[in-house]
Amino acid sequence: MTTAYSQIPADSDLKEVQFSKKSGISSVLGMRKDPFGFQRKREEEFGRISGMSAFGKKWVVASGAPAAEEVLMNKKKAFANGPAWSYLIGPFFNRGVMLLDFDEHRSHRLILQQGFSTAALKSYMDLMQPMIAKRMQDFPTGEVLLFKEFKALTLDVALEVFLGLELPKDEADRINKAFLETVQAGVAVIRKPVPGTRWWKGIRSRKILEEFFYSHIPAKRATATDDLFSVLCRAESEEGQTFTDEDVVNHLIFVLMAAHDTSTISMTQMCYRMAKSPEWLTKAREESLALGPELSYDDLNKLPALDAIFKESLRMCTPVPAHPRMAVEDTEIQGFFVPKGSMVTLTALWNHYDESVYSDPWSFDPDRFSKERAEDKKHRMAWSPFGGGVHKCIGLYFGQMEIKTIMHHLLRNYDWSVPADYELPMDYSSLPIPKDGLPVTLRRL
Ligand code: HEM
Repeated sequence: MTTAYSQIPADSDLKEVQFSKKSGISSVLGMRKDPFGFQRKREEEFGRISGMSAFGKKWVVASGAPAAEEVLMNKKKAFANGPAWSYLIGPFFNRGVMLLDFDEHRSHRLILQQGFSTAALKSYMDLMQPMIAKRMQDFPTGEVLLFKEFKALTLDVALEVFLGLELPKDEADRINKAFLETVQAGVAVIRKPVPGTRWWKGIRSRKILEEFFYSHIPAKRATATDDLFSVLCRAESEEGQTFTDEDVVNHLIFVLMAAHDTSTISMTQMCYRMAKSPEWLTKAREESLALGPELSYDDLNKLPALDAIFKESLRMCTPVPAHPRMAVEDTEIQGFFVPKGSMVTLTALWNHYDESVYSDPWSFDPDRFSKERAEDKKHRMAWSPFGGGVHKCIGLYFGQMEIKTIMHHLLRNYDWSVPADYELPMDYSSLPIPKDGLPVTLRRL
């Protein structure tokens, strides 16, 4: 059952978006259960640009690489991040760079960029390499929930590389807890601060994080160190702009969140795919063994099999499955009229299964990224796990550096497997995570 999403202006030759009359709850439950089947059915019924209710709002759902390009490149400046992302995660990640728009976003991003320059990345690599090497030596063996282990490891890396603080255990636990509660709040079902709920805990924890970061700012401003916290206290754009204390705190909290689950999900997917296709695990291990234990920044591009596994794993399960925006003026997507005020979302997860782009998209085939086949180059947005346009992930090189360093140590020192008939059960209620934590049998080599 459909209805028109909105009235088209009389003088317009744009097409009308068809809007599904399904209730928001039934759409959200359908998406969570099977996002692929849900979107396929919608496209068969309404086409690639369609309307639906979800999370208490009406949304224009735009699927396919051309629509993604139009919205993300945003040539007419018709789409804004802030009002859309704030609706979902605003109270917890207030004034993070992804929630800013246009000139304000540009000026903040230029300063933030100083924390992600090649020189900065190299110094993070120096901080992270020995720490990861040591932690991987003590990695548990036997029946291991990989997702859980990766989460703990990446959180420790974040504390060291982003914050550069040596905290007593109690304090580290308190901050870890506050951070996890802040992250979890974004996907709360009850979206009001009812005591005891995720939303309420998220707001309480955001306050704890703010107080914690503010208390360390004077010391961070006084002495330069290599961590992101210190870099942001000193960062200056070419135009001479710097961050206030408030900016530093807002950006740090956002970056911690943006880096954490995305990297953990990527590594979990890579390990799962390698366990299911052990020939790729062997190829990646041979590369890592050839390089020696310590991975340098320049070694990162000497791991072609691992790189292809990374790309294919992120194609098959992209950690950020949708990109929400709001239309800030009457506009269009692929010739469909989209009125001012519309919430819009791109179907990033589904776009990576487009049969007109990828051959046999449901099979794990890292060779599709080879120079000869280059399926991902068929369209600018054919492979877009990091988004595109001005909000493209600022941490994409940092993320790959951390993920490849951890994988390098895992491959050199351990083997892992899953039963032949095992299929990873996924929870798609927010970012896609494994319902069972990915249990593997891990043994030391
Ligand atoms: C494999 C890991 C990662 C994936 C798949 C990923 C994905 C994304 C995506 C899709 C966006 C854009 C969202 C949108 O336009 O609506 C984004 C933005 C962002 N990411 Fe990542 N990310 C990853 C790792 C990281 C890491 C490690 C960091 C920081 C160290 C980071 C920091 C950010 C920031 C700050 C933004 C906002 C940029 C802006 O709005 O200008 N990400 N990420």
